[in-house]
Amino acid sequence: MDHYDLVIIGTGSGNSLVTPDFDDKRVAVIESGLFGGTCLNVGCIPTKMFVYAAEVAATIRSASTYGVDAHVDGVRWRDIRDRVFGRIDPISDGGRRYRLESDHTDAYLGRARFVDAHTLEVALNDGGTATVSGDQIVVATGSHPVVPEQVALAGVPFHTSDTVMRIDELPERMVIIGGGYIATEFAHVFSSLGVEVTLVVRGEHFLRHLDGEVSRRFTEVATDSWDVRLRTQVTSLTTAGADRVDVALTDDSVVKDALLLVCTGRAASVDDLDLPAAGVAQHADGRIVVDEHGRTSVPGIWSLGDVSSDYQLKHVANHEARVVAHNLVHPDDLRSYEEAFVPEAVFTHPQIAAVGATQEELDAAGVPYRVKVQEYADVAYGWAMEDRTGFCKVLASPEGRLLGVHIMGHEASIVIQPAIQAMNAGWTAQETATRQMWIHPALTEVLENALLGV
Ligand SMILES: Cc1cc2nc3c(=O)[nH]c(=O)nc-3n(C[C@H](O)[C@H](O)[C@H](O)COP(=O)(O)OP(=O)(O)OC[C@H]3O[C@@H](n4cnc5c(N)ncnc54)[C@H](O)[C@@H]3O)c2cc1C
Ligand SMILES: NC(=O)c1ccc[n+]([C@@H]2O[C@H](COP(=O)([O-])OP(=O)(O)OC[C@H]3O[C@@H](n4cnc5c(N)ncnc54)[C@H](O)[C@@H]3O)[C@@H](O)[C@H]2O)c1
Repeated sequence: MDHYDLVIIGTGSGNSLVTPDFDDKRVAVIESGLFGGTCLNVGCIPTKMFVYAAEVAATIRSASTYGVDAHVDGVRWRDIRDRVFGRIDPISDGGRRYRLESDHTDAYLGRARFVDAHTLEVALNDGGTATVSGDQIVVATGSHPVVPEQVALAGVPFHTSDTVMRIDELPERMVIIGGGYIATEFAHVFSSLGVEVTLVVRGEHFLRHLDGEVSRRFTEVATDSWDVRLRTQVTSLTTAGADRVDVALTDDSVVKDALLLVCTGRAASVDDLDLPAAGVAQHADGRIVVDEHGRTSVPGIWSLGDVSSDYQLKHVANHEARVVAHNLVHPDDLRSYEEAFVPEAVFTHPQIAAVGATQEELDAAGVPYRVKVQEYADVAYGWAMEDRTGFCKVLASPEGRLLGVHIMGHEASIVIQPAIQAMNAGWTAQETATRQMWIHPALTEVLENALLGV
């Protein structure tokens, strides 16, 4: 058995824990899947590379609005795919090689399982077994797609976000189950690239965790753009070809010969870890319980990212990794997860970004507020773009303290950033609007005007 100062399970955000503080210590990283984790290999990075290609196609399709005649001559899917993974795969390979060849770090390629609070058994991908122990262990095993039993047991071919980006040919039709982040991002990607997309959403609206006005107004746009079936579920699935399925729905329709993409949420990757063997406490949904410093219920075992966080977002996992990296070597000066204002963005069409409370959350908590909604169309750049759907909503306390900002529209993920900064700095809406100049006539004026309005 090899003993280490630090053992890290999972090379997503966990990989960044190997800071110079560990240069003279022994570190083991254990990884069962693609080196670099979800974000790099099957999450944020490839999806946004596909989103960018989709936006290029969508921009060309709408060009005539502005007097520029252009059309999409064709979509070379394999070239799009190979550009994405031709850039990503070498980074993942390089990361794995670096850890394998590094002097003070050992890499174990296999699946880790706790034997006790300091010992792990690794079922190596090459068939062997290794046992390692650590003074400190960090569990950063992330999350994985949840597939409803109805699909898993049907015996039909289906995809999740783990596989759909590597398909060989674009299908003519795609059925996407789910109405959350991944469903709406892939609907944008594949429809922009010419696939007929049907979205099967069991609820009334898309993205129901967002502010109600965003969720409602996005659902209206989505319903105009895609074949959207709200309040609908799958009744049966029948194999129609090598990678094709006939999907029967509760509205009595059947979508024939479609590629099936399941986007029904993600669950903490804990199943193989045998956390009870180490005594690590878990929430009812499987996530590992941690305190604000990233400590689990067992001294010496830490956790961060999707496997333990309240959020499944990379910028949160990165933040938590920075905190844990510090805490591992400064036991008398612990830092905390600071997650009061966690921003998020959905890279669908139109883009969506949010930070802070929704109007519904304020209502439910009985918190008094003022609200201002500013349309993109009513600021210069939105007007130039002939934007008809975008808006920015600011919620503030009666004294002007910023409580929540919600944006739907072009580059919402960028437009929102001054509000995130202001909320962290404790600036009021008035201070945020007037303490700085806002570039005219940039799109950020939509936020400036909403702040002045509120
Ligand atoms: C399609 C998609 C798009 C996304 N887009 C965005 C986005 O735009 N912005 C954003 O903020 N977030 C996005 N996310 C979420 C983001 O990817 C995750 O929040 C983030 O990657 C979580 O990082 P992590 O370090 O917690 O886990 P991961 O990166 O998942 O790393 C965990 C690693 O642990 C390994 N592992 C698991 N179990 C074991 C075991 N028993 N033994 C050994 N190794 C194990 C896994 O193979 C994996 O490599 C997206 C997610 C998906 C799926
Ligand atoms: N841009 C980003 O930051 C980004 C992008 C993609 C993913 N993510 C992260 O990944 C997480 C997972 O994404 P996701 O889209 O899979 O989850 P999600 O929670 O956003 O959406 C899941 C959807 O599936 C539906 N659903 C769940 N079970 C179902 C069932 N049995 N039948 C039919 N519908 C069902 C839900 O009602 C919901 O509409 C997100 O919560 C997010 O944190 C982030």
